[in-house]
Amino acid sequence: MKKIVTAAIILNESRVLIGRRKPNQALGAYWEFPGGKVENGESLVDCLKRELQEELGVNAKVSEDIFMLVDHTYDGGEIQLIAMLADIGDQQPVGTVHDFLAWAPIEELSSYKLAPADLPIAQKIIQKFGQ
Ligand SMILES: Nc1nc2c([nH]c(=O)n2[C@H]2C[C@H](O)[C@@H](COP(=O)(O)OP(=O)(O)OP(=O)(O)O)O2)c(=O)[nH]1
Repeated sequence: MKKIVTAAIILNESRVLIGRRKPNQALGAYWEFPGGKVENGESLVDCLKRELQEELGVNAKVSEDIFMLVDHTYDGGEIQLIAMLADIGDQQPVGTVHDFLAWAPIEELSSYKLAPADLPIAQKIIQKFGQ
């Protein structure tokens, strides 16, 4: 069954927050946007707020609007990745699941090894928020 996955676009001036998946995981050492799988009965916004609390220790405001929806098939199965803007104000994220967090300059987003499903999202971020 297709997994529904939420992903947060957290901007700070001209940077965007990304996390590196641990090398021993599926898609190991790929960078991604913080987020994760929707649980039974959960709304997209509630899912992303929960994931950001769990993964970064922040209380985020998540936009109701979908920034971009990407259907992608990996060897392990199909996902529908749903990216939404999120605002964490001046809270400092502290990573609990990624081995690194980075505030990537938007212009340099393409130089990170991003999870394949994230590539169209990164392109849209660069178009919309890049210089
Ligand atoms: N959180 C997040 N996941 C992403 C992104 N891009 C992308 O392909 N994914 C994939 C990786 C995982 O297969 C899935 C998210 O699952 P998860 O983060 O909740 O948990 P997981 O790695 O344990 O997933 P899994 O092994 O059960 O598939 O979506 C992204 O930008 N953010």
